Amino acid sequence: MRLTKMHGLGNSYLFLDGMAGPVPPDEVLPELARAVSDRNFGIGSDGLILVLPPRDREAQFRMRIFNADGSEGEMCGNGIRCLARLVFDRGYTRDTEFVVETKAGAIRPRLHLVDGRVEAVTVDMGVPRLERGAIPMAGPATERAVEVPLRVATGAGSAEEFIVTAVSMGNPHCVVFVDDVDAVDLQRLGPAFEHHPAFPQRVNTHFAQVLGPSRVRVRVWERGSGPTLACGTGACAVAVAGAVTGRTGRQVTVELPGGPLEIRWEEDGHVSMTGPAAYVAEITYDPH
Ligand SMILES: N[C@@H](CCC[C@H](N)C(=O)O)C(=O)O
Repeated sequence: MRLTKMHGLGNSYLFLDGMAGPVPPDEVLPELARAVSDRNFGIGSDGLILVLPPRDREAQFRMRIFNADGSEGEMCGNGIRCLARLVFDRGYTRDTEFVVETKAGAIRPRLHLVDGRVEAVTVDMGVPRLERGAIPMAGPATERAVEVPLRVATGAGSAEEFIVTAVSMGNPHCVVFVDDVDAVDLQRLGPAFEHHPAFPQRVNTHFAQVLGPSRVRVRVWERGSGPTLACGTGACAVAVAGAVTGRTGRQVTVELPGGPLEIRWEEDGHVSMTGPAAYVAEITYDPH
């Protein structure tokens, strides 16, 4: 099986090209994702992404993303930038703007070319929804405070209360603003948030330290993949949470461990994300 390893700011995925030929059946995909993502017994990645022909007539491509634990996510911001570069480089489109069908709806990447090479990708990530944990709020995100207290079991019978903002970018995110992001015990808190009963679909969690009205530092615990160097949908969720709580403006550089993403919450309610997409390797996966 041919796989392409790519990353967006160190958030790495193995891409299976379903434009070039058939892909394995649905029932084997979770196990395939777990196997290839394994950093010791597999290739090593944060998950597996399938590049597929669209089902929807409006779209040119379809993306499916599986986390490292085999669970399927609705969307992947870093992954879709990589997918956009890959389909262009393989000649599946000559357009620099196109529509990708995802489980979070139609997503629109736009390529930035320099001398014919994809240098960066801006993605219209759609309209966020503010939520209160398991209880979605009606209507699109609005400019009002949506911070809610959340009691989180932090081990050995103890619990701590955090003030959180839950944002859906098609996939679920929980944003926690902190004074010092380096002081956060991600290994302990990440799983406690991910499996909190307030989030029956589990959740991606982002600890965010505001450095200024247009700069935020973030550490990420991803649903199904654990700590990652960056999360594109998460960076959008952080920017939305920053803006609705009055901590930031609507244009924010989100500094992740793997590097920065530029996020803008447009006046029309859509969130745009700009960042890089890089190749790592072409791989023949042949376990035996
Ligand atoms: N890394 C991604 C998000 C991948 C899916 C996520 N773990 C989920 O289950 O929702 C990104 O860049 O957005």
